[in-house]
Amino acid sequence: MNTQQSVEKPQRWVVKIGSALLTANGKGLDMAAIADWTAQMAQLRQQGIELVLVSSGAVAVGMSRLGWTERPHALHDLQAAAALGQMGLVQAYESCFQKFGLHTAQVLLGHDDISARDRYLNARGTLTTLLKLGVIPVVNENDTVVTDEIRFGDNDTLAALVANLIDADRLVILTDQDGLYNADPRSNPDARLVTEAAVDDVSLEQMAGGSAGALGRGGMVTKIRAAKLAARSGANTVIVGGALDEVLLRLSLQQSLGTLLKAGRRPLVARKQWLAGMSRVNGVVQLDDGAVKVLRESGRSLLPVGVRAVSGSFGRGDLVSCTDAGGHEIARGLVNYNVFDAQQIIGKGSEQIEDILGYRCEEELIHRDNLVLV
Ligand SMILES: Nc1ncnc2c1ncn2[C@@H]1O[C@H](COP(=O)(O)OP(=O)(O)O)[C@@H](O)[C@H]1O
Ligand SMILES: N[C@@H](CCC(=O)OP(=O)(O)O)C(=O)O
Repeated sequence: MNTQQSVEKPQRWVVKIGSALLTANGKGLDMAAIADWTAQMAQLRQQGIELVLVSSGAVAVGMSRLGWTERPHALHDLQAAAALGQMGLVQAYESCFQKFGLHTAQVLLGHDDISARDRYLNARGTLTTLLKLGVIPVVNENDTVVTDEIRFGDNDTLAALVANLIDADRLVILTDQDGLYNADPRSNPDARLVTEAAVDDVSLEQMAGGSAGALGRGGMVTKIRAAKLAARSGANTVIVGGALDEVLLRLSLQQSLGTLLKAGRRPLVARKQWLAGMSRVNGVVQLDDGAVKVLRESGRSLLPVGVRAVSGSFGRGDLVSCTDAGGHEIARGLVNYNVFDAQQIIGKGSEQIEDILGYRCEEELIHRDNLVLV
């Protein structure tokens, strides 16, 4: 049986393309390969799959534009190369996607943008809005101001965090090998491809040699760790050869390609568990009876109109406890407004938020995707 057929058909994918693959091992951008992937991604969009592309390669493109043949060691040199190379990357994607009538949007992020709760909500809001608009977000690390990935040459982690951020069903990591082998195939010609494994299988990291190529440098270890991170919000990961013929299209047809690392939990359940455990409770939001009923029975978002009181010292994006009038906890969730703003809008219709605060982030106090019933 084709084991990948058992995986539910994904609706939202993060596709990550590594430096080695993108730059044909350092010889400038491989435009033929980029044209091929973008053509496939355009078809996936037509099938209704929402896509976020996480693309490495800024340093490699910058090095090539500067005529540097060796990856520099000084961080500022790497950062300068990345800033320069990022222009080449986005130019390439924009021109290729344009042929299919698709717009791209550049999103530069750091890990902190995803772990800081307020920025998490902002990044999530921007990316999901871009997806609704039919745009392809092209994400890379913001190498000018952060150096998590550039130092380790590992955009795999960033791709996994993006998968968490947008509740992706699937993280596809395109790389220069056909997938994960039971030993590094560069030094072990007899190594066998692992076609499928549970993401928490402890033997996986032992298979992945630590070192990797000269351009991207994270290797397979970072890909396996990324798969574990992605699994927190229920995403399955496929590590697969980007050079395989029609690789993305065949994956969308549920063909077994590369290495499938299964998350083991359904996305919604996993995501809610992850949210509930992600930080401490910073405040309390007391609901009226109507809001309690709506949350419990129809799983809708919490609007300010259904809130009687708020307390604590929470900021936008913090975790708050939602209680009934008697103080019993009903739910927990990430709140869209800080305590001062929340105090002013509770009991009011969402259409009044802008008049009261002078701005409006979201119409909900807590969006249902960020709410867990307890
Ligand atoms: N068990 C393994 N299976 C496959 N590749 C491995 C394994 N262990 C180490 N590697 C190395 O990891 C490299 C891919 O990682 P990396 O160079 O960081 O690529 P990318 O730029 O695509 O992120 C492969 O070229 C391979 O040499
Ligand atoms: N953000 C940087 C470095 C990221 C990187 O090399 O990652 P990868 O090739 O995925 O292992 C870049 O775009 O060059």
